[in-house]
Amino acid sequence: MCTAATYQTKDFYFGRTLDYEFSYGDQIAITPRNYPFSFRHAGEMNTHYAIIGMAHVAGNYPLYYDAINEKGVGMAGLNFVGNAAYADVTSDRDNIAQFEFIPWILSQCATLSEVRTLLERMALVATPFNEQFPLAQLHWIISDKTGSITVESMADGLHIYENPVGVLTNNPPFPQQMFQLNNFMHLSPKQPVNTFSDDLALTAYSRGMGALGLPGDLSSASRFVRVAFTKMNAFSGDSEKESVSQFFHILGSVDQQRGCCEVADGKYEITLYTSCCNVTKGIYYYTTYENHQISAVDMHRENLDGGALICYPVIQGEQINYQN
Ligand SMILES: C[C@H](CCC(=O)NCCS(=O)(=O)O)[C@H]1CC[C@H]2[C@@H]3CC[C@@H]4C[C@H](O)CC[C@]4(C)[C@H]3C[C@H](O)[C@]12C
Repeated sequence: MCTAATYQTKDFYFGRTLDYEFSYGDQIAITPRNYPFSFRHAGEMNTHYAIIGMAHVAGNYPLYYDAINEKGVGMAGLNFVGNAAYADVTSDRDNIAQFEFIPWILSQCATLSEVRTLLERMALVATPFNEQFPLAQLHWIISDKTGSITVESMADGLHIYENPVGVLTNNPPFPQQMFQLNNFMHLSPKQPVNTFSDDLALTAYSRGMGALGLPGDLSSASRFVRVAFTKMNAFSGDSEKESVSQFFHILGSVDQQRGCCEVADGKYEITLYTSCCNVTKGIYYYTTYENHQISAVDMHRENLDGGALICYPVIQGEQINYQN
């Protein structure tokens, strides 16, 4: 499972949790402006916007899971197993292989409105990266400070949905996730009052009862509601530290602890990493399951006019601050 969310304070933030039972081997990868992209069906692109994100780098190619560009657009791929279906190559579209989708959008779109325009003539096609990587079944959230959209390529075509809540998890398809929120419209961060019956002396005997009924389990549908409630009600100061801290707390609401989600005998899905990008400033913050200290890579500390990928390893292992 995975969860993605956006958050706006003074700056715009975008990030995700990546939940799985093993890691593909990830790095924080910066693609500078002159790294040549060679799209399988859409030609060469020798210069473009710079990108930073989490990727598996294979044969010098950044297979991004989530990333942002220098202009303020963020994008993440999340599992959409059983529902994702990719198209065949046709001559009347920009045919973009599923693994090229993040580079295709982030390399040339400065705003969400440019993304919408580009998507009008795009098809996501089933060309695999190589035999080693079977096609991942994904759907995507794409955001800038003005809003978010969800992109789902299914057997009946490419769906582009407005995403007014700015979160995404996994199955079911996005319209069902949004519809389900109707069932929780009575939840509130405020204390409830007794509307059950005037004849009963019911009281709010504990704090936090306004959200009683918010689902607590790890299913994708439950995480969608939980992170939506948390994000929509989240409140923080707008400094960088307060915003980043609050963002990790929002995604902390859907954190997966080892042992609670068994996917095979003795195999557990966990939150491998959590990311928080300051999209405005081009900074990629992250924590991992084994490292709660926030680490960061700032794209603007690199020469973004280069032509070679710049990669940083994911720092693992708890960093404990002993006080004596
Ligand atoms: C496993 C992850 C999703 C985690 C998730 O959502 N778990 C929920 C389970 S559940 O749905 O709730 O049951 C996804 C998210 C992004 C993916 C990579 C995208 C680039 C590339 C695309 C190629 O085609 C295949 C290899 C490739 C490296 C991909 C590997 C893997 O697929 C990644 C890491």
